Amino acid sequence: MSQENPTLRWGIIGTGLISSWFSRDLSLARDNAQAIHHIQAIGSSSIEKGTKFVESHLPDQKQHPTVYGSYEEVYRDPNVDIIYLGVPHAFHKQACLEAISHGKHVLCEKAFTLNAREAREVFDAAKQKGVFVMEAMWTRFFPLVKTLKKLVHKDKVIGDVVRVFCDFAMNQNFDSLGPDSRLKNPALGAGSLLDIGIYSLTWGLLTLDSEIGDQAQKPKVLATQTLKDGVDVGTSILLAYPNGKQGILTSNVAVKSPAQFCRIEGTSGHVVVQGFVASVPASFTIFTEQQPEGKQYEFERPGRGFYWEADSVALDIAAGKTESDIMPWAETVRVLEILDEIRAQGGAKFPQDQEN
Ligand SMILES: NC(=O)C1=CN([C@@H]2O[C@H](COP(=O)(O)OP(=O)(O)OC[C@H]3O[C@@H](n4cnc5c(N)ncnc54)[C@H](OP(=O)(O)O)[C@@H]3O)[C@@H](O)[C@H]2O)C=CC1
Ligand SMILES: O=C1OC[C@@H](O)[C@H](O)[C@H]1O
Repeated sequence: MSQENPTLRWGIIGTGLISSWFSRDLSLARDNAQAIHHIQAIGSSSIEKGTKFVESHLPDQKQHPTVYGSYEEVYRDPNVDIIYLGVPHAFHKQACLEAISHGKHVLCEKAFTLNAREAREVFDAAKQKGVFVMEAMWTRFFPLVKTLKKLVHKDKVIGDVVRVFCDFAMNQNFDSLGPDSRLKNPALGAGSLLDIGIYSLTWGLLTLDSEIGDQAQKPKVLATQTLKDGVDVGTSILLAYPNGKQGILTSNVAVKSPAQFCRIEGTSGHVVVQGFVASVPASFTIFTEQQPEGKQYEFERPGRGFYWEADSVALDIAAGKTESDIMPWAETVRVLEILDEIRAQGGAKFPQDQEN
Protein backbone atom coordinates (compact mmCIF):
# COMPACT_ATOMS: atom_id res chain seq x y z
CA MET A 1 0.00 0.00 0.00
CA SER A 2 1.37 3.42 -0.92
CA GLN A 3 1.84 6.30 1.56
CA GLU A 4 -0.35 8.50 -0.62
CA ASN A 5 -3.42 6.35 -0.16
CA PRO A 6 -6.17 8.43 1.48
CA THR A 7 -7.54 7.45 4.88
CA LEU A 8 -11.25 7.38 5.71
CA ARG A 9 -12.67 7.00 9.22
CA TRP A 10 -16.01 5.18 9.03
CA GLY A 11 -19.03 5.25 11.32
CA ILE A 12 -21.12 2.12 10.72
CA ILE A 13 -24.85 2.49 11.33
CA GLY A 14 -26.85 -0.69 12.02
CA THR A 15 -25.35 -4.02 13.06
CA GLY A 16 -27.22 -6.43 10.78
CA LEU A 17 -26.06 -8.65 7.94
CA ILE A 18 -24.78 -6.10 5.47
CA SER A 19 -22.87 -4.07 8.06
CA SER A 20 -21.07 -7.26 9.07
CA TRP A 21 -20.09 -8.03 5.46
CA PHE A 22 -19.02 -4.46 4.75
CA SER A 23 -17.02 -4.04 7.99
CA ARG A 24 -15.18 -7.33 7.54
CA ASP A 25 -14.22 -6.34 4.01
CA LEU A 26 -12.91 -2.94 5.15
CA SER A 27 -10.69 -4.72 7.66
CA LEU A 28 -9.27 -7.15 5.11
CA ALA A 29 -5.53 -6.92 4.35
CA ARG A 30 -5.26 -6.40 0.58
CA ASP A 31 -2.36 -6.09 -1.84
CA ASN A 32 -3.97 -3.58 -4.19
CA ALA A 33 -5.81 -1.39 -1.69
CA GLN A 34 -6.20 2.20 -2.88
CA ALA A 35 -7.24 3.60 0.49
CA ILE A 36 -6.86 3.04 4.22
CA HIS A 37 -10.14 2.38 6.01
CA HIS A 38 -10.57 2.75 9.78
CA ILE A 39 -13.77 1.64 11.43
CA GLN A 40 -13.97 4.42 13.96
CA ALA A 41 -17.45 3.98 15.43
CA ILE A 42 -20.45 1.66 15.47
CA GLY A 43 -24.00 2.95 15.96
CA SER A 44 -26.60 0.46 17.11
CA SER A 45 -29.98 0.33 18.84
CA SER A 46 -28.10 -0.83 21.95
CA ILE A 47 -24.53 -0.78 23.28
CA GLU A 48 -24.81 -4.54 23.92
CA LYS A 49 -25.67 -5.26 20.29
CA GLY A 50 -22.93 -2.94 19.04
CA THR A 51 -20.35 -4.55 21.35
CA LYS A 52 -21.34 -8.02 20.22
CA PHE A 53 -20.99 -6.87 16.60
CA VAL A 54 -17.40 -5.75 17.24
CA GLU A 55 -16.54 -8.99 19.05
CA SER A 56 -18.04 -11.13 16.28
CA HIS A 57 -16.95 -9.27 13.16
CA LEU A 58 -14.00 -7.06 14.08
CA PRO A 59 -12.07 -9.04 16.70
CA ASP A 60 -8.67 -8.31 15.14
CA GLN A 61 -9.01 -4.51 14.89
CA LYS A 62 -5.88 -2.98 16.48
CA GLN A 63 -7.91 -0.09 17.74
CA HIS A 64 -11.46 -1.06 18.70
CA PRO A 65 -14.19 1.23 17.37
CA THR A 66 -16.24 3.34 19.75
CA VAL A 67 -19.62 1.70 20.25
CA TYR A 68 -22.64 3.94 20.65
CA GLY A 69 -26.17 2.93 21.68
CA SER A 70 -27.64 5.43 19.23
CA TYR A 71 -27.05 6.51 15.64
CA GLU A 72 -27.00 10.21 16.49
CA GLU A 73 -23.87 9.86 18.62
CA VAL A 74 -22.02 8.52 15.59
CA TYR A 75 -23.17 11.48 13.48
CA ARG A 76 -21.84 13.79 16.22
CA ASP A 77 -18.47 12.04 16.60
CA PRO A 78 -15.78 14.47 15.28
CA ASN A 79 -13.47 11.52 14.53
CA VAL A 80 -15.89 10.06 12.00
CA ASP A 81 -15.53 11.24 8.38
CA ILE A 82 -18.16 9.14 6.67
CA ILE A 83 -21.30 7.30 7.66
CA TYR A 84 -22.08 3.86 6.23
CA LEU A 85 -25.82 3.16 6.41
CA GLY A 86 -26.66 -0.54 6.74
CA VAL A 87 -30.28 -0.22 7.88
CA PRO A 88 -33.52 -1.17 6.04
CA HIS A 89 -34.43 0.96 2.99
CA ALA A 90 -37.28 2.73 4.79
CA PHE A 91 -34.82 4.44 7.16
CA HIS A 92 -32.33 5.54 4.52
CA LYS A 93 -33.83 8.96 3.81
CA GLN A 94 -34.03 10.07 7.44
CA ALA A 95 -30.61 8.64 8.35
CA CYS A 96 -28.99 10.29 5.32
CA LEU A 97 -30.56 13.65 6.20
CA GLU A 98 -29.40 13.40 9.81
CA ALA A 99 -25.86 12.41 8.88
CA ILE A 100 -25.66 15.17 6.27
CA SER A 101 -26.99 17.75 8.74
CA HIS A 102 -23.95 16.94 10.92
CA GLY A 103 -21.65 17.52 7.95
CA LYS A 104 -20.82 13.84 7.39
CA HIS A 105 -20.20 12.16 4.06
CA VAL A 106 -22.54 9.20 3.45
CA LEU A 107 -22.39 5.81 1.76
CA CYS A 108 -25.95 4.46 1.88
CA GLU A 109 -27.00 0.90 1.07
CA LYS A 110 -29.24 0.08 -1.86
CA ALA A 111 -32.03 0.75 -2.52
CA PHE A 112 -30.89 4.32 -1.78
CA THR A 113 -34.40 5.36 -0.73
CA LEU A 114 -37.94 4.04 -1.17
CA ASN A 115 -38.69 6.26 -4.15
CA ALA A 116 -37.17 8.96 -6.37
CA ARG A 117 -38.78 11.82 -4.42
CA GLU A 118 -36.94 10.78 -1.25
CA ALA A 119 -33.63 10.52 -3.13
CA ARG A 120 -33.97 14.03 -4.57
CA GLU A 121 -34.56 15.35 -1.05
CA VAL A 122 -31.35 13.72 0.18
CA PHE A 123 -29.25 14.97 -2.74
CA ASP A 124 -30.61 18.51 -2.32
CA ALA A 125 -29.46 18.40 1.31
CA ALA A 126 -26.04 17.00 0.32
CA LYS A 127 -25.61 19.74 -2.27
CA GLN A 128 -26.36 22.42 0.31
CA LYS A 129 -23.90 20.95 2.82
CA GLY A 130 -21.25 20.16 0.21
CA VAL A 131 -20.77 16.58 1.40
CA PHE A 132 -20.15 13.38 -0.58
CA VAL A 133 -23.11 11.02 -0.85
CA MET A 134 -23.38 7.76 -2.79
CA GLU A 135 -25.70 4.78 -3.12
CA ALA A 136 -23.75 1.63 -2.23
CA MET A 137 -24.52 -0.20 -5.48
CA TRP A 138 -21.32 -2.14 -4.92
CA THR A 139 -21.56 -4.42 -7.97
CA ARG A 140 -20.90 -1.47 -10.30
CA PHE A 141 -17.43 -1.13 -8.72
CA PHE A 142 -16.26 -4.69 -9.44
CA PRO A 143 -13.26 -4.76 -11.83
CA LEU A 144 -15.26 -7.39 -13.75
CA VAL A 145 -17.94 -4.81 -14.55
CA LYS A 146 -15.38 -2.24 -15.71
CA THR A 147 -13.75 -4.80 -18.01
CA LEU A 148 -17.10 -6.04 -19.35
CA LYS A 149 -18.32 -2.51 -20.11
CA LYS A 150 -15.13 -1.75 -22.04
CA LEU A 151 -15.34 -4.97 -24.07
CA VAL A 152 -19.04 -4.53 -24.85
CA HIS A 153 -19.36 -0.78 -25.38
CA LYS A 154 -15.89 0.34 -26.54
CA ASP A 155 -14.38 -2.73 -28.19
CA LYS A 156 -17.82 -3.95 -29.37
CA VAL A 157 -16.76 -7.60 -29.04
CA ILE A 158 -20.33 -8.78 -29.67
CA GLY A 159 -21.26 -6.01 -32.13
CA ASP A 160 -24.25 -3.87 -31.16
CA VAL A 161 -26.16 -4.98 -28.07
CA VAL A 162 -29.69 -6.09 -28.98
CA ARG A 163 -31.10 -7.88 -25.90
CA VAL A 164 -30.10 -8.39 -22.27
CA PHE A 165 -31.60 -10.96 -19.91
CA CYS A 166 -30.86 -10.82 -16.19
CA ASP A 167 -32.41 -12.62 -13.25
CA PHE A 168 -31.83 -12.31 -9.50
CA ALA A 169 -33.87 -14.92 -7.67
CA MET A 170 -33.23 -16.39 -4.26
CA ASN A 171 -35.43 -18.31 -1.85
CA GLN A 172 -36.00 -15.94 1.07
CA ASN A 173 -38.51 -18.30 2.80
CA PHE A 174 -41.03 -15.50 2.47
CA ASP A 175 -43.95 -17.33 4.10
CA SER A 176 -42.00 -18.14 7.24
CA LEU A 177 -40.72 -14.58 7.79
CA GLY A 178 -42.19 -12.59 10.68
CA PRO A 179 -44.28 -9.48 9.97
CA ASP A 180 -41.45 -7.19 11.16
CA SER A 181 -38.88 -8.57 8.73
CA ARG A 182 -37.58 -5.97 6.29
CA LEU A 183 -38.31 -8.55 3.58
CA LYS A 184 -41.99 -8.85 4.55
CA ASN A 185 -43.12 -5.47 5.93
CA PRO A 186 -44.13 -2.91 3.25
CA ALA A 187 -43.40 -0.09 5.71
CA LEU A 188 -39.76 -1.28 5.69
CA GLY A 189 -39.63 -1.30 1.87
CA ALA A 190 -40.19 -5.05 1.49
CA GLY A 191 -40.35 -6.86 -1.83
CA SER A 192 -38.10 -8.51 -4.36
CA LEU A 193 -37.77 -5.37 -6.49
CA LEU A 194 -35.88 -3.04 -4.15
CA ASP A 195 -33.98 -5.87 -2.49
CA ILE A 196 -32.72 -7.90 -5.46
CA GLY A 197 -34.57 -6.78 -8.61
CA ILE A 198 -32.52 -3.58 -8.43
CA TYR A 199 -29.46 -5.65 -9.44
CA SER A 200 -31.22 -7.14 -12.49
CA LEU A 201 -32.22 -3.61 -13.49
CA THR A 202 -28.64 -2.42 -12.93
CA TRP A 203 -27.23 -5.11 -15.26
CA GLY A 204 -29.77 -4.11 -17.90
CA LEU A 205 -29.00 -0.41 -17.64
CA LEU A 206 -25.23 -0.78 -17.72
CA THR A 207 -25.08 -3.22 -20.62
CA LEU A 208 -27.83 -1.81 -22.87
CA ASP A 209 -26.36 1.71 -22.82
CA SER A 210 -22.81 3.00 -22.36
CA GLU A 211 -24.08 6.21 -20.72
CA ILE A 212 -25.50 6.70 -17.25
CA GLY A 213 -27.53 9.30 -15.36
CA ASP A 214 -28.82 12.27 -17.37
CA GLN A 215 -26.78 11.21 -20.43
CA ALA A 216 -28.47 7.80 -20.71
CA GLN A 217 -31.28 6.95 -23.12
CA LYS A 218 -34.76 6.71 -21.61
CA PRO A 219 -36.26 3.26 -22.18
CA LYS A 220 -39.98 2.59 -22.05
CA VAL A 221 -40.78 0.48 -18.96
CA LEU A 222 -43.32 -2.36 -18.94
CA ALA A 223 -43.71 -4.40 -15.77
CA THR A 224 -45.81 -6.88 -13.88
CA GLN A 225 -45.53 -8.02 -10.26
CA THR A 226 -46.85 -10.99 -8.28
CA LEU A 227 -48.03 -9.65 -4.91
CA LYS A 228 -48.57 -11.42 -1.58
CA ASP A 229 -50.19 -9.22 1.05
CA GLY A 230 -49.20 -6.24 -1.09
CA VAL A 231 -45.52 -7.24 -1.20
CA ASP A 232 -43.95 -8.20 -4.52
CA VAL A 233 -42.59 -11.73 -4.42
CA GLY A 234 -41.78 -11.65 -8.11
CA THR A 235 -41.24 -8.85 -10.64
CA SER A 236 -40.74 -8.99 -14.41
CA ILE A 237 -39.53 -5.89 -16.25
CA LEU A 238 -39.23 -5.12 -19.92
CA LEU A 239 -37.03 -2.15 -20.84
CA ALA A 240 -37.75 -1.10 -24.44
CA TYR A 241 -35.24 1.35 -25.91
CA PRO A 242 -36.09 3.80 -28.72
CA ASN A 243 -33.71 1.98 -31.12
CA GLY A 244 -35.30 -1.42 -30.45
CA LYS A 245 -32.93 -2.80 -27.80
CA GLN A 246 -34.67 -4.72 -25.03
CA GLY A 247 -33.89 -5.69 -21.45
CA ILE A 248 -35.79 -8.60 -19.88
CA LEU A 249 -35.12 -8.33 -16.16
CA THR A 250 -36.59 -10.36 -13.33
CA SER A 251 -36.50 -10.98 -9.58
CA ASN A 252 -38.15 -13.55 -7.34
CA VAL A 253 -37.95 -14.55 -3.68
CA ALA A 254 -39.24 -18.13 -4.04
CA VAL A 255 -36.62 -19.78 -6.27
CA LYS A 256 -32.87 -19.57 -6.86
CA SER A 257 -31.49 -18.34 -10.21
CA PRO A 258 -28.97 -20.54 -11.99
CA ALA A 259 -25.34 -19.38 -11.75
CA GLN A 260 -25.49 -17.99 -15.30
CA PHE A 261 -27.65 -15.06 -14.27
CA CYS A 262 -27.14 -12.65 -17.18
CA ARG A 263 -26.92 -12.93 -20.97
CA ILE A 264 -26.04 -10.03 -23.23
CA GLU A 265 -26.85 -10.65 -26.88
CA GLY A 266 -25.29 -8.62 -29.69
CA THR A 267 -25.32 -8.60 -33.48
CA SER A 268 -22.14 -10.71 -33.64
CA GLY A 269 -22.04 -12.75 -30.43
CA HIS A 270 -23.17 -12.97 -26.84
CA VAL A 271 -21.79 -12.80 -23.30
CA VAL A 272 -22.87 -14.94 -20.36
CA VAL A 273 -22.14 -13.59 -16.87
CA GLN A 274 -21.70 -16.14 -14.10
CA GLY A 275 -21.77 -15.85 -10.32
CA PHE A 276 -23.58 -17.07 -7.22
CA VAL A 277 -26.16 -14.28 -7.61
CA ALA A 278 -26.43 -11.12 -9.73
CA SER A 279 -24.90 -8.91 -7.02
CA VAL A 280 -21.69 -10.97 -7.04
CA PRO A 281 -20.43 -11.62 -10.58
CA ALA A 282 -17.44 -13.97 -10.69
CA SER A 283 -16.67 -14.44 -14.38
CA PHE A 284 -18.05 -13.96 -17.86
CA THR A 285 -17.71 -15.82 -21.15
CA ILE A 286 -17.75 -14.21 -24.58
CA PHE A 287 -19.08 -16.29 -27.49
CA THR A 288 -18.44 -15.07 -31.05
CA GLU A 289 -18.24 -16.67 -34.50
CA GLN A 290 -14.44 -16.65 -34.13
CA GLN A 291 -14.66 -18.26 -30.68
CA PRO A 292 -17.83 -20.38 -30.67
CA GLU A 293 -16.49 -22.39 -27.72
CA GLY A 294 -16.29 -19.15 -25.71
CA LYS A 295 -13.51 -17.22 -24.01
CA GLN A 296 -13.86 -17.00 -20.25
CA TYR A 297 -12.67 -14.07 -18.12
CA GLU A 298 -12.24 -14.84 -14.41
CA PHE A 299 -11.67 -12.34 -11.63
CA GLU A 300 -10.13 -12.68 -8.18
CA ARG A 301 -12.23 -11.50 -5.28
CA PRO A 302 -10.69 -11.81 -1.81
CA GLY A 303 -13.39 -11.43 0.85
CA ARG A 304 -16.70 -10.30 -0.62
CA GLY A 305 -15.75 -7.27 -2.74
CA PHE A 306 -17.18 -4.31 -0.80
CA TYR A 307 -13.72 -2.67 -0.61
CA TRP A 308 -13.88 -1.69 -4.29
CA GLU A 309 -16.74 0.74 -3.69
CA ALA A 310 -15.13 1.87 -0.41
CA ASP A 311 -11.79 2.63 -2.10
CA SER A 312 -13.58 4.55 -4.84
CA VAL A 313 -15.43 6.63 -2.23
CA ALA A 314 -12.16 7.40 -0.40
CA LEU A 315 -10.46 8.52 -3.62
CA ASP A 316 -13.45 10.72 -4.57
CA ILE A 317 -13.57 12.37 -1.16
CA ALA A 318 -9.80 12.93 -1.18
CA ALA A 319 -10.24 14.60 -4.59
CA GLY A 320 -12.89 16.94 -3.13
CA LYS A 321 -15.78 15.40 -5.07
CA THR A 322 -19.33 15.20 -3.73
CA GLU A 323 -20.51 12.44 -6.05
CA SER A 324 -19.13 9.41 -7.82
CA ASP A 325 -18.69 9.13 -11.60
CA ILE A 326 -19.55 5.43 -11.34
CA MET A 327 -22.74 5.86 -9.27
CA PRO A 328 -23.63 9.56 -9.63
CA TRP A 329 -26.70 11.13 -8.04
CA ALA A 330 -28.53 11.32 -11.39
CA GLU A 331 -28.10 7.56 -11.88
CA THR A 332 -29.54 6.78 -8.44
CA VAL A 333 -32.52 9.04 -9.19
CA ARG A 334 -32.96 7.45 -12.63
CA VAL A 335 -32.93 3.94 -11.15
CA LEU A 336 -35.50 4.96 -8.54
CA GLU A 337 -37.71 6.62 -11.16
CA ILE A 338 -37.74 3.33 -13.07
CA LEU A 339 -38.44 1.39 -9.85
CA ASP A 340 -41.31 3.82 -9.12
CA GLU A 341 -42.75 3.19 -12.59
CA ILE A 342 -42.42 -0.58 -12.18
CA ARG A 343 -44.28 -0.42 -8.86
CA ALA A 344 -46.95 1.86 -10.33
CA GLN A 345 -47.61 -0.75 -13.03
CA GLY A 346 -47.10 -3.79 -10.80
CA GLY A 347 -49.03 -2.63 -7.75
CA ALA A 348 -46.44 -2.80 -4.92
CA LYS A 349 -46.91 0.25 -2.70
CA PHE A 350 -45.13 1.61 0.35
CA PRO A 351 -47.03 3.71 2.90
CA GLN A 352 -44.31 6.38 2.51
CA ASP A 353 -45.25 6.90 -1.17
CA GLN A 354 -48.16 9.03 0.04
CA GLU A 355 -45.93 11.47 1.97
CA ASN A 356 -45.16 14.88 0.45
N1 LIG B 1 -25.08 -4.73 -0.84
C1 LIG B 1 -25.52 -5.92 -0.47
O1 LIG B 1 -25.06 -6.97 -0.91
C2 LIG B 1 -26.60 -6.01 0.54
C3 LIG B 1 -27.31 -4.86 0.88
N2 LIG B 1 -28.29 -4.93 1.82
C4 LIG B 1 -29.03 -3.69 2.13
O2 LIG B 1 -28.68 -3.31 3.47
C5 LIG B 1 -29.81 -2.83 4.17
C6 LIG B 1 -29.97 -3.63 5.45
O3 LIG B 1 -30.17 -4.98 5.13
P1 LIG B 1 -29.70 -6.19 6.13
O4 LIG B 1 -28.35 -5.93 6.65
O5 LIG B 1 -29.94 -7.45 5.41
O6 LIG B 1 -30.78 -6.03 7.27
P2 LIG B 1 -30.72 -6.62 8.74
O7 LIG B 1 -32.13 -6.79 9.16
O8 LIG B 1 -29.80 -7.79 8.83
O9 LIG B 1 -30.05 -5.46 9.60
C7 LIG B 1 -30.56 -4.17 9.61
C8 LIG B 1 -30.08 -3.44 10.85
O10 LIG B 1 -30.69 -2.15 10.83
C9 LIG B 1 -31.03 -1.75 12.16
N3 LIG B 1 -32.46 -1.43 12.24
C10 LIG B 1 -32.96 -0.26 12.66
N4 LIG B 1 -34.30 -0.28 12.66
C11 LIG B 1 -34.67 -1.50 12.24
C12 LIG B 1 -35.94 -2.13 12.06
N5 LIG B 1 -37.10 -1.50 12.32
N6 LIG B 1 -35.96 -3.39 11.61
C13 LIG B 1 -34.81 -4.02 11.35
N7 LIG B 1 -33.57 -3.46 11.51
C14 LIG B 1 -33.51 -2.21 11.97
C15 LIG B 1 -30.67 -2.91 13.08
O11 LIG B 1 -29.38 -2.60 13.63
P3 LIG B 1 -29.19 -2.06 15.13
O12 LIG B 1 -30.18 -2.79 16.01
O13 LIG B 1 -27.79 -2.37 15.43
O14 LIG B 1 -29.48 -0.59 15.11
C16 LIG B 1 -30.54 -4.09 12.15
O15 LIG B 1 -29.62 -5.03 12.62
C17 LIG B 1 -30.98 -2.92 3.18
O16 LIG B 1 -31.20 -1.65 2.63
C18 LIG B 1 -30.51 -3.90 2.13
O17 LIG B 1 -31.05 -3.65 0.85
C19 LIG B 1 -28.55 -6.08 2.48
C20 LIG B 1 -27.87 -7.24 2.21
C21 LIG B 1 -26.86 -7.30 1.18
O1 LIG C 1 -28.36 -6.78 -1.75
C1 LIG C 1 -28.67 -7.92 -1.48
O2 LIG C 1 -27.97 -8.93 -2.00
C2 LIG C 1 -27.92 -10.19 -1.37
C3 LIG C 1 -29.25 -10.59 -0.76
O3 LIG C 1 -29.01 -11.65 0.10
C4 LIG C 1 -29.88 -9.47 0.03
O4 LIG C 1 -31.20 -9.84 0.39
C5 LIG C 1 -29.92 -8.19 -0.74
O5 LIG C 1 -30.28 -7.13 0.11
